[in-house]
Amino acid sequence: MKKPSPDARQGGCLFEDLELPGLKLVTPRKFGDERGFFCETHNEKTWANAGLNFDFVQDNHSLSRDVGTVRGLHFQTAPFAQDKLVRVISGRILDVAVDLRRSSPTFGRHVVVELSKENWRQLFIPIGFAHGFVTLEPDTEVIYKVTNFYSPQHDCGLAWDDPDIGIAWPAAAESAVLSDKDRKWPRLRDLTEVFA
Ligand SMILES: Cc1cn([C@H]2C[C@H](O)[C@@H](COP(=O)(O)OP(=O)(O)O[C@H]3O[C@@H](C)C(=O)[C@@H](O)[C@H]3O)O2)c(=O)[nH]c1=O
Repeated sequence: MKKPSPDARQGGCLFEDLELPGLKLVTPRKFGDERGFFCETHNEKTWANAGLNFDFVQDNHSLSRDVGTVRGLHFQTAPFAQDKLVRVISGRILDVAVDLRRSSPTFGRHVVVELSKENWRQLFIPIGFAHGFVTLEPDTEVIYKVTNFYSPQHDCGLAWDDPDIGIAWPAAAESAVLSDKDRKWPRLRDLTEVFA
């Protein structure tokens, strides 16, 4: 991970660049007290001050019961492509983003980040990436904001275990719990739907 620039902290929220351009690790400030904690999990003004202007229009919440549940790798195509802001409120995941921007010097490369209730990190994934995760704890709940509405006709994916991408999935994913849809996505080399 790149060292955060001195102005990376806005309103108590830490924004860190990851090695693939556009991906950000965001750690909002938590105010703990005897009752528990308070946290602004997203603040449009704080984000704008950090140079990030995105209109999130839908909030999603998923529960995965079993360790080793894999969801992904997903993306929606234009005009329904989505930026995503992902976090975990219960349990732990390895979150993965794969660069599908054909013109990008990092096309086909990926980043893996652990997100958990404990580390309170969020991963911001811009349009142009496929996204997926594996759960590392039972009953893991993932919440994420997206900047475009769900459109089943624009729902696309990439094989989670494509050897050309080479994601180092943990042992938990060896007997991955997958949806039928996620067993059938093409490999990167056969993918026709990529981003410019
Ligand atoms: C994603 C989505 C699904 N659904 C419905 C469709 C389906 O009946 C049911 C389950 O959908 P899925 O199997 O696609 O859910 P899931 O596999 O959890 O899909 C999600 O995976 C992660 C990795 C992402 O990045 C998300 O953008 C999304 O694609 O929920 C919606 O109504 N709205 C939505 O935004």
